[in-house]
Amino acid sequence: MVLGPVSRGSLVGALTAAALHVGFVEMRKEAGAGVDSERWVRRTGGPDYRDRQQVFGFPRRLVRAGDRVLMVDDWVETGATARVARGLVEDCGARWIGVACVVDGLSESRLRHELPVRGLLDVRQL
Ligand SMILES: O=P(O)(O)OC[C@H]1O[C@H](OP(=O)(O)OP(=O)(O)O)[C@H](O)[C@@H]1O
Ligand SMILES: Nc1ncnc2[nH]cnc12
Repeated sequence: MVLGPVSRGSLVGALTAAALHVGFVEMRKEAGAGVDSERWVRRTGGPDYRDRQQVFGFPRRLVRAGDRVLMVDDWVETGATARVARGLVEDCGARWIGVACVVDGLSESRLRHELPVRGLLDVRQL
């Protein structure tokens, strides 16, 4: 399945999931107490490229043990969003594949291998 962080990741992630005929889960920000009774998995990420430490999460039932999860986003910079996504996926007992993004703007190149990240464009090409 594809996991897309709000808000631009929701757009490119949903399109990617539709093209691959796989499921899509949106990873929300400020994932505090919801209005419904659903159980959520939550983690605090960051600091990200704007020095924010935000709470991310999604409803627990959407990602099951054994699912293979690819994060799709428009841009990766510090990797903070990707790291928190990986933690949430692992909290669910699912398998983290990595990140597919449009722009690879990683500030630390070792993360390209560690996360791992595959980008369509390198930020230096823009
Ligand atoms: O690698 P990082 O430092 O974590 O940065 C990458 C994240 O930041 C941007 O989202 P942003 O938080 O700006 O949200 P938006 O899509 O709602 O504008 C981008 O779309 C990624 O999700
Ligand atoms: N979407 C984006 N645009 C510009 N810089 C960014 N850094 C991280 N995400 C970005």
